[in-house]
Amino acid sequence: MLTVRAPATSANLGSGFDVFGVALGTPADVIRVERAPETTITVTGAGSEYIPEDPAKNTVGAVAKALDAPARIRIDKGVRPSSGLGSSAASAAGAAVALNALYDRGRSRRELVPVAAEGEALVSGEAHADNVAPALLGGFTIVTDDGVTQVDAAVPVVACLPEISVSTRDARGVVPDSASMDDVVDTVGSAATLTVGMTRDDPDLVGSGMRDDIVTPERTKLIDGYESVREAALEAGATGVTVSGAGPGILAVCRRREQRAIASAMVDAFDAAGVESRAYQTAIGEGATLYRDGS
Ligand SMILES: Nc1ncnc2c1ncn2[C@@H]1O[C@H](COP(=O)(O)OP(=O)(O)OP(=O)(O)O)[C@@H](O)[C@H]1O
Ligand SMILES: N[C@@H](CCO)C(=O)O
Repeated sequence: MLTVRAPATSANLGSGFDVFGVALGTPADVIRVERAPETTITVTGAGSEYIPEDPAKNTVGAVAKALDAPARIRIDKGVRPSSGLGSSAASAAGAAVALNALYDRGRSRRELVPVAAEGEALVSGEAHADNVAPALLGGFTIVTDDGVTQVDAAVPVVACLPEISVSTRDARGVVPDSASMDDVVDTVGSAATLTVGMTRDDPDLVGSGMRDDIVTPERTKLIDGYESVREAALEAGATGVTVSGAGPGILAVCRRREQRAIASAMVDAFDAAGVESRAYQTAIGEGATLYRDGS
């Protein structure tokens, strides 16, 4: 049996829609695999009641098929589905690493990115890789048609998850078809600033580079309490706040010393808006970790 811990991820970071992603220290899915004649899946943990065990409908089933690696797969969900923290991608990336090792397929982590993205295609209709890339490679990733660029980064963040669901499919439905040149210029400036910030582990540059006036404003309308939570986080010291992935999770970038205050401020602001929530005080971290038997 092989076990993989596959991290939550946060895609977009505002200015990098469908391009940027980061791996988070917590939460994470744990995937266990054993060789079997046919793929079977069991799911336990956070939100497991909403996740199909049919291999034709689960992201790990798509990965097993793509690697021609049938297995008994057990998923213990730490990343709640439809949260904006790359739940479907965590399982897909974890299964890709585990099954690649189980069947000695010899694929590199980079080569596993399109394999894990097959799982994303199953649930959202598109094989976007901005969650699976950081889940596999760790740190900060930039996904384009030409491939993936990765840098290690260790910036503190708070990821606040409200007890509401927004499916990626629905959140993609509100993405505008076009943007003004002014907004495009502003977003390019933000994205460039954020990228430099990641290479320097600089929360100020990363936070100020998260601004996006094209996609994010449409998505915040799907999240009850978003504006008050954002303001509360900024007042408590966050250097930048945006929607995590397709939402409803909200990501705040910060310095370590303000992290705890920001987490409480975000949970309190959601509470005042009548929404229960949970905040993870974590940091940009490592990609999926493989544990062999007994290790
Ligand atoms: N192994 C899996 N883990 C989680 N969700 C899964 C899995 N397999 C299938 N799904 C389905 O995928 C959907 C959740 O994926 P979705 O992309 O909407 O959320 P997310 O991965 O948390 O968000 P985001 O990509 O915005 O960070 C749910 O409908 C869920 O049933
Ligand atoms: N880039 C994707 C991430 C969600 O899976 C989106 O925002 O729709």
